[in-house]
Amino acid sequence: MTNTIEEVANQTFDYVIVGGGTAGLTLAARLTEDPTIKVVVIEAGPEHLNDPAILTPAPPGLTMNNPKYAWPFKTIPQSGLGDREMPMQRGRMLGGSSALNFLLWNKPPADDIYDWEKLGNPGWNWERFQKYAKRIEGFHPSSPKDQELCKQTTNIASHGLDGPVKTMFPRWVSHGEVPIQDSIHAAGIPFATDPFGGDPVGTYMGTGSVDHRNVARSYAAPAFYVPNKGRTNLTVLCGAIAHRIIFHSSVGGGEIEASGVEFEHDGLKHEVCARKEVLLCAGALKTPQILELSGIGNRNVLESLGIATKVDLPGVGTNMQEHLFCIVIFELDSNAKFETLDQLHDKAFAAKELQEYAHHKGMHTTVPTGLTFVPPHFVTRTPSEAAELIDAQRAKVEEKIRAGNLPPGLKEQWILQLERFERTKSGDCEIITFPGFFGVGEPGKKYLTFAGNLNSMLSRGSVHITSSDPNVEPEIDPRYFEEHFDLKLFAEIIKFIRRIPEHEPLKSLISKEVVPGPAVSNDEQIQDFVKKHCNTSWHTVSTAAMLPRDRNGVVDCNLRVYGTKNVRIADLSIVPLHVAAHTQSRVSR
Ligand SMILES: Cc1cc2nc3c(=O)[nH]c(=O)nc-3n(C[C@H](O)[C@H](O)[C@H](O)COP(=O)(O)OP(=O)(O)OC[C@H]3O[C@@H](n4cnc5c(N)ncnc54)[C@H](O)[C@@H]3O)c2cc1C
Repeated sequence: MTNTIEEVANQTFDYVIVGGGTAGLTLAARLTEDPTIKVVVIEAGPEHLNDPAILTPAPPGLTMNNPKYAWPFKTIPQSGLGDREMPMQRGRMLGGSSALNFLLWNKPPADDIYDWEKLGNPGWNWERFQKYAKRIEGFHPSSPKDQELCKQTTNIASHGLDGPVKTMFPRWVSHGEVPIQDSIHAAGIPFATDPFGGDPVGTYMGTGSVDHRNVARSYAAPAFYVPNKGRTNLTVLCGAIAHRIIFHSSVGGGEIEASGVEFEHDGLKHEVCARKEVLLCAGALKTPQILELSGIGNRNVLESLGIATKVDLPGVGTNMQEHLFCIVIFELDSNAKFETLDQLHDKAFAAKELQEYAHHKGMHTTVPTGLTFVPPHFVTRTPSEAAELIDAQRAKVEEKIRAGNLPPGLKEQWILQLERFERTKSGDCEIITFPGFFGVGEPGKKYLTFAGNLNSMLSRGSVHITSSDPNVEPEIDPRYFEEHFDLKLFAEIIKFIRRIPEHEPLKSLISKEVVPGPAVSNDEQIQDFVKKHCNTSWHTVSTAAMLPRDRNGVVDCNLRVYGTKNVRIADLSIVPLHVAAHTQSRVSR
């Protein structure tokens, strides 16, 4: 049981953490290792501990459209998507998005993390990232038989073995995954050698955040809260929505000092006091809202809403970066005898599988496992096509730099991104395989889904408040495909995926492509398909970026919000430049 309002309202703690999600609970566990430090976490959502809907790994995504578990955010209409609004669910419970994500656990290329250091953040390099990522991971290798059968090989030295977030290769793997990987290899992609050691380039079998002891989701609540809830210096309040940071009057040097947080609980307003610091961990879509409601942000945004500016920080809510995915689905031929998740649509089969799960076996234990990360020259028909695409974009970027109207900080990021596209060890183009129809296919048929992912987009979006009322959600505007290069590269990933079944062993196992299907053939049609059907990967970052202040930075390299003495941010808002990996393992410091 978490704590009561009486234990929090008007009480004083050393650190007040806003948001009991992936980052917030990690931080709370770390800070309270010192028994002299008193920490409170205020989380908007409920506890939901021991809930089978959260704990059962597969099929993924069942809780994300349910307001009992998720913030039902959506973007404003996106002109780059034909005015489509993109749903942007996020976890709203103890554990945050780690409680409803797709459980995929992987790591970025080392060079992507070195880019953070190059952007002006000394010490934010791969070695440090890997040290902390290993510290939180408790990897359990599979048996030698499974390693051989399912190609579940990995460099054990690149994993953490004793950390609280348990990871493992999926216990149930469709026998379709190995032929898929072999065909991807036959299409010219190498096998990745050390994907958890900073070199994910190639194709490999990935791991999930699943606890091998009960084959249940391992996420921030059981990993960081449950084992530490007996600590008398840790207080956690659920159902508490932070409105704004409260500040003392100015101190020397013009920096403002936080004294606590105003929040709402059961419809009533309260305050909690911070002796040392306020730590924002509300996620990349909500942290900017709390800053702006507190008077920290772009003066024009704040003053138009009648909010007095305490720190004029134009970077707040800008530089938003995303990952997108778009799916291609193939129908399997009747000679493909392996099982797929499509069979779970059959009620009798699903009931049998639930019984299997009670014994920690079967389809419900699985997570997406087939992963491929490559730079653009692997997905275009020839390397020179990629080079032409990148050169043309470089010329556009140079022209924009000359014109001198880019937002501060973007030039340096784009230059690094263009270098990334040409690196041999980058993972800007990703393919995830899913043994079944992602959605619902025709009854009795079996499918394979390939999700193409774009991991390094040049377009930048924003998230800003439009009201001084904390209960009005901020306006989310990712500005997808504002940079047309993103769409063109995405279309190349889709074209590559469509060519995979030209290669054995898949060639003999697939009967036809059903999504997008033969009517979508030329480049224009493929781009149009992507615009209509792409989806967020829910990996938003960088809305309060760790960058120099004159480059639209919001926090310094100690994560302290500029202009404040004692407000820090520790969620994914601070990522200065997106990386080619799913985001949960990055919330590790
Ligand atoms: C549907 C989905 C699928 C995903 N799949 C994967 C995957 O397979 N692999 C992977 O690596 N990553 C995945 N991700 C991404 C990953 O889970 C997130 O990037 C990561 O968990 C974010 O951590 P965070 O701490 O920044 O935010 P969160 O974990 O979202 O935590 C933010 C917390 O703050 C709380 N909060 C917000 N506002 C307030 C407020 N005003 N007052 C109090 N509390 C507040 C929220 O309720 C939440 O608990 C997925 C995400 C989603 C949504």
